[in-house]
Amino acid sequence: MKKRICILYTGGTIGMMPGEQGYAPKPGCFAGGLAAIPELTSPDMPDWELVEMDPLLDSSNITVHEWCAIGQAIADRYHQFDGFVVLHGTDTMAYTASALSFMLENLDKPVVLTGSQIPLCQLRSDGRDNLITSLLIAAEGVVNEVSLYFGGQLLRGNRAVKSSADGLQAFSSPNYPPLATAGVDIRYNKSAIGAPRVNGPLQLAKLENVPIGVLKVFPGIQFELFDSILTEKLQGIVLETFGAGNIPDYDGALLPLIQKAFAHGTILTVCSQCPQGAVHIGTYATSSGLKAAGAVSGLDMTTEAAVAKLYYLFSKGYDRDTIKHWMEQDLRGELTSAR
Ligand SMILES: NC(=O)C[C@H](N)C(=O)O
Repeated sequence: MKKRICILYTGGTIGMMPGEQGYAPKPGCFAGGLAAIPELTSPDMPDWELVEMDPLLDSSNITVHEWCAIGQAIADRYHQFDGFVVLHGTDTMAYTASALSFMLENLDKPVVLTGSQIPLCQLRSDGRDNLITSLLIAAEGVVNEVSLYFGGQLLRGNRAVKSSADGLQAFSSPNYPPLATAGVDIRYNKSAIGAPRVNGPLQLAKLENVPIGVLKVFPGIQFELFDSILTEKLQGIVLETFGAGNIPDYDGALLPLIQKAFAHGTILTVCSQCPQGAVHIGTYATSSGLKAAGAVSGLDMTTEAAVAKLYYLFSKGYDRDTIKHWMEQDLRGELTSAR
């Protein structure tokens, strides 16, 4: 029996058309774009059905609300299809992939996110291969988790980062090997593909728009300027630090801020500005203040995964100690556990 795959089109360059203000998605036009790709009706392709989200968005405009809508669209159709291909803009695709990996609890079918750098309506579009190969991967059913296919590589969704603004291999996964590579054949990397973490039927954990922030430190940062954002309202913050978790501590300016955050109960998650490697808080004196303030180590998580995980854990309604505990644990293959 042929596999059935649901294509969820959320917007993004893949289906965009040129307009007066630049490229933008046009409602109702994407089905016509797909009809112009003869390979999609080849007998070797799975059966597929297109679902167009409303509104269609440039992914820069995707919010927690759209993550919930995409998750709901998958949950509503979960039993009718063997897998899902989510067509999405590249700019925030890694965030959405991370969010879906947490939201879709007990997932045991493929959910592949893809898109393109050049619209399908253009001659040199990379969207054709990205779509066709994603459909084949979703139908093969080898990778039953949230993944991201782009430019010949299948990556774990919550390990992916957009690393090129204009290259056709726009994504990388600096801390985890590709789950598959698509050259002449699609080769799966069995040792990198996780065993499904299934403990019952699929559950959709909807996310709330929890007030969180991301702060990147830089040489000369004047921490007092950030004092006003560290209010009781801010529930969590991802701190993008230097190297293995280091922050400038000149003038003792940061410590009072961290202590203030700590007193407010804000969860400080320490990630690294280095794409590769992990955070080890306390290795250097410059990270000792973070340790003393009870910061959580993001280990080798991407900022995208850390942001999505904070939304997820807060939305589950856990208390702060539980959230801190789970931030450092591997829930969906998003981090390498500390040894
Ligand atoms: N290549 C793309 O899809 C970029 C576009 N701005 C988006 O993220 O929706």
